[in-house]
Parts: sequence; C-alpha cells; structure tokens
Amino acid sequence: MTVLAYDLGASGGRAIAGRLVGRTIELEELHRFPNDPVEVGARLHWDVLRLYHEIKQGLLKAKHAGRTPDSVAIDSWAVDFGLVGRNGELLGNPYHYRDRHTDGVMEKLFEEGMARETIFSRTGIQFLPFNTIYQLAAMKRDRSPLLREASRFLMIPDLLRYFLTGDMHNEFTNATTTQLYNPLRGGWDEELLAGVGADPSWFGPVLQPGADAGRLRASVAAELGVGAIPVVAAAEHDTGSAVVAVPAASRSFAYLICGTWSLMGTETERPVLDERALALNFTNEGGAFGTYRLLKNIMGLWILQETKRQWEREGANYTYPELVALAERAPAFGAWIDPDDARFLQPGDMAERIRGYCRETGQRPPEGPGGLVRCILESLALKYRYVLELTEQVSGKTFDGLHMTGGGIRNELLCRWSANAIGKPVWAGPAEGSAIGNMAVQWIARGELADVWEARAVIRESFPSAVYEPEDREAWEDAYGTFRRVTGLA
Ligand SMILES: C[C@H](O)[C@H](O)[C@@H](O)C(=O)CO
Repeated sequence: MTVLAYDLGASGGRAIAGRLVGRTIELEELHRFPNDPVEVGARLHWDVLRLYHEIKQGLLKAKHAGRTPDSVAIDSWAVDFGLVGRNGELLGNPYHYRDRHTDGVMEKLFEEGMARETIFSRTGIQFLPFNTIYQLAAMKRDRSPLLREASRFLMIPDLLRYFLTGDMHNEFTNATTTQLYNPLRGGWDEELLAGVGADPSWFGPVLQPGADAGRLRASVAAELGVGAIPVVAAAEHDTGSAVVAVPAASRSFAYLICGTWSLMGTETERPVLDERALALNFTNEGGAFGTYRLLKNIMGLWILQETKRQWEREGANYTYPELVALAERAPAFGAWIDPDDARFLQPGDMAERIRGYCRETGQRPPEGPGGLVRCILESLALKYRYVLELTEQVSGKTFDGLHMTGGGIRNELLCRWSANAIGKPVWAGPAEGSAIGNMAVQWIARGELADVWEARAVIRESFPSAVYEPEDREAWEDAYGTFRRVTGLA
C-alpha cells in the first residue's frame, strides 16, 4: 500500500510517497518545493494558493512515477489559518505567524480581563504572541473586513484539504494550537471565541487523526487524471505527526523535534494544567490516538536560517556544512544567548541582535561567522538541557536520553553538542519525522499497522537512530552553569 504524505514546514514542503514492505518503510521523495512568505506593505502572508499548486504537482508526479497513492494526508506548521466566505471562497491570504499585527495583543487581552490562568485552565496551551487567539484579536482591533464576511475558519492543512476534497473539517492536533480549543470539554471554547470576536459557527466539529476526511473532488481528479483518492486526516500539526514517528520503545520518552522551531517535551495521556506548567509556560498540544504533547517551543534553527539569509542579502553565500565547519573551528564557549529572547522572533539582522544581546549581558560578542554560528548552536544545546530538566519537573518523569528528529538532525554538530549539554545519549532519527508520522497515521487508519506502538517499532527498524554519547562532561557542566547565569535563566 502506497500512501502520500505532504509535510509543509515554514521554510519548505515535501510530497513523499511511502510504501510498507513487510515491516520496512520505503520512502520516495516525489516533490520538494519552497515555501516563501510574501510581504505586502507591512503585512506578511503565506502564499497558500502557491502551496495548493505544489500539492497538485506532487500528485501529478506520483501518477507519472506509477505511485498513485491509496490515500493522501497533509500536515503543516501550526496556528495560522484562512477564513472562507459564505460562497465557499477563501477571503484572503493567511497571515504569517511572524507578522507584527499581533505585537502587544496578548498583553492587551490580559489587561482587558482575559486572565492568563483562565486561558490556560481552559486550553492548556503555552502563551506565544502569535497564537491564533491573538491573531483573531488583532484582526478584530483592526476591524478586518474579513471578519464580517467569514463563514468558516480553516487552518492551513484544513484549507488545503478543503481545496482537494470540497469538505470543510477542522483537525484536532492543529485545533489545539489555536489556544481556543478546550480539551477538557472536547470542543471549541465559546467564551474565548467570543472574547476575540470570533463567531462559534465558523468552527466545526474536529476530526481526530486517522479519520476519513473525504476524497479528491471530481474536478481535481479530472484535472490531474487520477481517481477519487481518499484523504485521511493525519495529525495535521506537523509536530503532532513528528511525535507519532518518534521511535520510542517505552511510554516514558523525551523528544526534540528539530526544524525551523525546536519542540521539546514528552507524551502524556492527559493535559498537565497545574500552576507549575503554567508558570514554566508549557503547552499541552493534542496528540494522535488520545494523547497530549506536553512541550515547550524553543526558537530553534530559525535563528541560524535567518542569519544565513541576512549574510546572503549582504552578498556572503555560505552553505550550512561550511557554517557548521566554521563553528566547529571557532573558540569554544565564547558567548551565549537565550534563543527565546523576544528579539529573535522576527525576521531581520540576527547577527547584530546576537551581538547586542552579548553586549547587554556583559559578554564579548562572537567574532566572525564561525564564532556567531558557534554561539547559536552552543546556546541551543544548552537551552535544550534547561528545557529537558523543566520537562522532567513538570511531567514527573526522568529520561535516560533524548530522541532528536526532524531536518535539524542533519546538523551532526548540534546533535553532538546536545548530548554533551544534556549529559545523556541523543538518539537521532528519523530526519523526515513529520512525513513518516503522517504516513503512519494513514497506515493505522487503513489497518496496515495496529497502533502507534507498532508504527514506532517499524520506524525504529526502518530508520535506525544515530547515537551520540555525551563527551567533555566537565567542560559542558561548567558551561551550563555560566549559561544560566549570563542568560538569567533561573
Ligand atoms: C508556530 C509554530 O508553527 C509551531 O509552534 C510549531 O509547533 C510548528 O508548527 C513547527 O513547525
């Protein structure tokens, strides 16, 4: 059985065909495409029609490769959405979560009486300034005409799936990232919706991962010359799919999903809504098959991606392997940043912001591209240590090591330094975690695999993890103490 997984990330997308041959997964990347946000005036948008075009290209390539799939499913980054009008048409291009229209909105809502404690107790979701709830509040503040015409709210995978099938559904794992979904009630939170001027009728019943989500509509099937291929609801939040694919063998495991963002946490059977989880700003995003993802967002390789883009704008073109080699040769433990300082969220001159952060914290700014990239990677590794310790505190579990998956594991230096920083083994793989998790849910839905644990066993056998054992323990232990002091991370 061949399934097709679309995995759309903030920097690019893939269409990957997967075949289950006995207990081995065979992957074939059929289509890879960029995902370039578009700036219009002061606004930053996703080019969602372009993404839909690429999705159709993926199906055409599957057909031409003789890999017409038995089912397809889509996963993508979280929080962003489109509004559909009463005539079934998209009202406007979705905002990018790094658009500045949400600046200050979260704090304003708190001032207006929407208490942090209330929002958290109802949704279990971490406070990030770009969460869907604050995007809708910003549109309300700006009297967006879309709000007057809207009839349905669809997140990015919901929207692309609607374009393919003609059916409108909201999927669970992604819905939970809005900070508008109440997992205890098992539905959208009407009071929070009302609080940001969103009409509850825009929000449909949610589909659980694995559910049937329709078939290619006749016009699409005809256009592409394929049949009415079934569409399955994957864990459509890419991090949700990636967690499905973590090749863990026991129920108590820690993961780090490493891409543009770094998502670190563990899997739980119910949301953890206590004061400590709130105080440490953990999130409980919905998972597949009755689970939750207790995790924290860490700014991740976005800082390196944006630094590289800045250098390219200035005419200096480095490849990632070149930057990693320069970092490895740079002096160790020169300076550190807290990657989650707010100044690193927006696009722009990251190198100057890093130097500024170092000056402000009494550190000598890193020199040259090698020094700067080393500062970013060491800081990420040390922040992983910090968040892993918090995850143990909030979950009450102790972890023997860390599963690291996602495209970021191709950065072996980061894997190695992460093991050194946490002082435990890192098991790295698979790199295409989200796409493989997307496929696993399709195979489970179609009875090819019994459940997530059989899927994880098959993934473990098909993609053996690279193991990084911790080294230089004393040096990294000292570094961790200094890192916490200079960054003020208590
Ligand atoms: C905003 C991010 O998209 C989200 O928090 C993260 O989980 C993600 O989706 C990474 O791709």
